[in-house]
Amino acid sequence: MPLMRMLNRLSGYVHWKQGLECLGARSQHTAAHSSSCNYQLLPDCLELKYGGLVMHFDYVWLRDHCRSASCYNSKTNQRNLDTASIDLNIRPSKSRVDEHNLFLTWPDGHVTRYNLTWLAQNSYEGQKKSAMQPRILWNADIYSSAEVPAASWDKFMSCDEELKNFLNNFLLYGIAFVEGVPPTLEATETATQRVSLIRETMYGRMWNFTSDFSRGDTAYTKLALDRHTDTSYFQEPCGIQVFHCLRHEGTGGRTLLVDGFHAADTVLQRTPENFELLSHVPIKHEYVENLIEHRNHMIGIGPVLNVYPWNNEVYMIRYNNYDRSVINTVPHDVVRRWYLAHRQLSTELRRPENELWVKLKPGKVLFIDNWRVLHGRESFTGLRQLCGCYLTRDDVLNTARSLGLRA
Ligand SMILES: C[N+](C)(C)CCCC[C@H](N)C(=O)O
Ligand SMILES: O=C(O)CCC(=O)C(=O)O
Ligand SMILES: [Fe+2]
Repeated sequence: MPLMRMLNRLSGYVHWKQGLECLGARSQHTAAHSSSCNYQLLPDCLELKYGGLVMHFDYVWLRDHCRSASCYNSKTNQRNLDTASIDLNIRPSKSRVDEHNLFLTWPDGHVTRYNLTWLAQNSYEGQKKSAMQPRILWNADIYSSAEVPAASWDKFMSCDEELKNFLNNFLLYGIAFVEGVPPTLEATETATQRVSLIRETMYGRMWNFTSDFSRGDTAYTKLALDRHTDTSYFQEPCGIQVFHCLRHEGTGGRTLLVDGFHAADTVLQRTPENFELLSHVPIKHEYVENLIEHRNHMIGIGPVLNVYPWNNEVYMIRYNNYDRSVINTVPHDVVRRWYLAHRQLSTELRRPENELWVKLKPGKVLFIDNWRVLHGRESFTGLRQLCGCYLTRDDVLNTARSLGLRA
């Protein structure tokens, strides 16, 4: 739920006025209130009650976040104030509120005005309650019944609204399709560049691969591939993967998609201690390629689940059992518990109801959030040619934000 809607809803239930009167009577500290808010200067922080939230702000934080013209350049959105020169024992000498703002006067006479809504949105307590990224966690049923429309190539290339809808779906579900794309590498590249910069890797910029074992990896065979995320062996795994099947004359070769965040959420709800292990135990992934043409050695270290510590929201899953390397970063008893946690997550990822199977066809380009949705493939026969690329996550999110989406 968006924060402001949540605040509005909560504020209906709380009788601040009552709370205020007791507060004023008992408090030793400076306390004050206006119709919609009240606050008090506690010894180590300012406590603010506003819009149904009780928030605490450190005094150095408050001084550091002054948005006055001398402290902050609103043309560049950059801080001017030298944070390291703030007295770490600073406290305001005067304070007051009006309907929308809190005003603090600092010992040197400088006045800071804080918009109350801004404070609520930027408080720790507010962040704790709101998701960084609104998402719809899915299994095969949920995704299919949502009937998420694919973008159509012409509109996608010419109309910002179509791009915005496409990105909105991508942000909500972690996958999105563009249909009617000419079945060429060039058109695929054009489509991806509408969204983001391409992230070049040791596989190249745009790749076009088949089962010729031209690289030392199972992807370049006809074998089935179990669900996984790619480039788990990078310190920062690639954010988005794009697939376009240009040709397949044969059988099998369907693509498997699984929402990793849905599986992680089930683990969190049922067995929080397993979620804790998966989000804290550092795991190594490694890519060692020893061909005459290609020699590569990549190592990426990080937990299976990367979470924001303030709200336990998962922002990246790194799951690739093929490329997972030796575990030597934790003692044996933790290893044992980690395997248990890994088993539970794998069980969730493998539930047939969580599997979305699609057959990629020429013309249909698939964008996968490689930090969230796992992919795999069925074994196949015949000639199968897949092209695509990786995208820079920052640039995808940047495009989404520039179109007014929350990302
Ligand atoms: C997509 N492309 C064929 C270029 C690369 C495949 C990389 C495969 C690797 N095992 C991984 O999961 O990262
Ligand atoms: O062949 C496929 O469908 C996908 C193979 C794969 O996992 C990859 O290229 O990353
Ligand atoms: Fe892959």
